[in-house]
Amino acid sequence: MKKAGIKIEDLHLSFGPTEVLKGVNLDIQPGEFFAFLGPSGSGKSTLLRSIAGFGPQPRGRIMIGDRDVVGLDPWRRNVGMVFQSYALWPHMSVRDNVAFGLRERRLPASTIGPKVMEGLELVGLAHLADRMPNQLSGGQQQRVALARTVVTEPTVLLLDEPLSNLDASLRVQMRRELLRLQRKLGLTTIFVTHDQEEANTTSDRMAVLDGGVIQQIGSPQELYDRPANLFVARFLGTANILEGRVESDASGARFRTATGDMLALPGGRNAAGSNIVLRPQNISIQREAGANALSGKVLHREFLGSQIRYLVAAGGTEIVVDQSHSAGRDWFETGAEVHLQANTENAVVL
Ligand SMILES: Nc1ncnc2c1ncn2[C@@H]1O[C@H](COP(=O)(O)OP(=O)(O)OP(=O)(O)O)[C@@H](O)[C@H]1O
Repeated sequence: MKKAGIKIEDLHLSFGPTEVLKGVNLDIQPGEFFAFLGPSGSGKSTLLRSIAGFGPQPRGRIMIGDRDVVGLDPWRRNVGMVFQSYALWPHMSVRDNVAFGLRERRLPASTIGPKVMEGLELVGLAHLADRMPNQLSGGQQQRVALARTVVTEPTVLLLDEPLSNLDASLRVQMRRELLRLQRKLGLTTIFVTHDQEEANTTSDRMAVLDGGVIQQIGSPQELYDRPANLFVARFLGTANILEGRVESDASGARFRTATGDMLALPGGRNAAGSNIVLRPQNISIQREAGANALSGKVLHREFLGSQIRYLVAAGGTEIVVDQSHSAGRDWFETGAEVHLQANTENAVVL
């Protein structure tokens, strides 16, 4: 199958007077699994649909391979799109649903038959070719929708929240299948989701959107470990954000919190900013005071099985701390005076 990269340059799109995409730039590599992640209304679907050729015409460039597709009709772009609602034809069998796009392209019947079976085999549904859509589970319907799209041999695959109609355990199974299929076909894929776990577990890289603006692009780990701003820090995982200021001198750099606690910033001499981001796993909770620790009081405690999650009032805010659980380990009661030892090795100052 042909692979194409996607390059987007300074893309603006408005619905009437409302600008929804405000200068998007993006470079997606051929064969990459790329996610658009962001809250509801951030512009993810609008951006995806503009690549497919749906919706108002944007300003800017959308290159698929070496072709600028802005202004081209959707069917001339050679993209395959799978929607949240599977949009299968209810009166057609699975086989006919998958054949639909090929018949529209006027391929000979002798080519269509084998291609349809190949597509159904790819998604593990060859044995259900003669079923009607209403005789399939949600996951099976979504697989048919995928097969129907990939048999048309698109150069890019666009997925708009394709798993959100499925229940939680099926979603996990389907996202693995989706990734396996994508790797097998090597298809450049964009996956729109508002679920960070879905984006983290599937994508090579992702773009986090807010307010029609890309906030950051990178691998899931890069975005989690090195968020570029407070929005990304908060949106990916749990972030404890303390306010204060960086102080540095010959002996090194420290972060002084609003409540006067001091946290060492190893290698942070040039850090600038008035917030420090600490992930829950980089804080440990203890009874004794110590260096690099914040004093606080336990507000709340939740038993999560492998971990105990504490909410602690400290450093002028409420801090989430995860303590790994093992039988017989000491618990801190609500109301207990505690100290939070911060591992600031990987802390991010923003
Ligand atoms: N047809 C339309 N007419 C007017 N405004 C629209 C239209 N479609 C989308 N919008 C607006 O554009 C903005 C972005 O919408 P979009 O659907 O792209 O967001 P999203 O990030 O995909 O959200 P969700 O996760 O809820 O689908 C929203 O403010 C939305 O109200």
